[in-house]
Amino acid sequence: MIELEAAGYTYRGGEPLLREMSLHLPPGSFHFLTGPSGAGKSTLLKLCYFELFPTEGDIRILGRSVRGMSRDDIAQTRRRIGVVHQDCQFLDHLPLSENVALPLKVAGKEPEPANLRELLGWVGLERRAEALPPELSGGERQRAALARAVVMAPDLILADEPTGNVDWDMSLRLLQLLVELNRMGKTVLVATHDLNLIRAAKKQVPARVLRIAGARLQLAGADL
Ligand SMILES: Nc1ncnc2c1ncn2[C@@H]1O[C@H](COP(=O)(O)OP(=O)(O)OP(=O)(O)O)[C@@H](O)[C@H]1O
Repeated sequence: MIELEAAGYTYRGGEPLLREMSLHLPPGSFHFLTGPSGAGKSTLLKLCYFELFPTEGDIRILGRSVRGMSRDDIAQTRRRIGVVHQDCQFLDHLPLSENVALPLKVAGKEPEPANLRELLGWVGLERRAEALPPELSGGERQRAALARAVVMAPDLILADEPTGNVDWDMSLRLLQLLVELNRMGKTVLVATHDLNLIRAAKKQVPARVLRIAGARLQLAGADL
């Protein structure tokens, strides 16, 4: 699903941030990505959804090398990836239901109202469909961001600190949704600082933990 082949990334004018990262995330797997603040977790996720391109090595996503892909290829592949952004990135003037349906509209598809209602029900937001993003709580925003990430039925879900601004009960609720998606066969990669979240997940799914340290990617030990 995601293969890194000695991939690296350096922001323009900076020191190398990510170096010689090799990794294979098989379809249907659940991985966490952890590491200190500023280690490059968000950057690595951005490489996995074509927001950025590796400055060294190669990345293959859904079987396609990011090198030499046309804009159309990127757009097609991107539709099979659901992203939960760290800051949710909603359009504040549109109600929640329209924000969640936005990826469909962008792809030229008309959202099916019953499907949209079912999706909002799945994240427990059926009664908030008409609310504007600034009216939502942190936990509601995170659940809405997850609903929007899966509205296109992606094969791969990338979540950047999806429990960043919520309490522990809400973190567990969000984790439950990610676990359900994984049990449906989706490949899941979650960047998080929260080691308790990782421990809670490991009781439910055979999640593996990747850690960025000193610009390199390591597989964390079973103790985590
Ligand atoms: N567009 C950019 N241009 C230059 N440097 C950047 C850019 N985006 C991020 N960086 C730098 O790259 C480093 C890694 O940032 P990144 O957001 O990937 O880390 P992170 O591990 O996700 O951090 P956090 O846990 O705090 O979210 C940081 O030093 C950051 O300042």
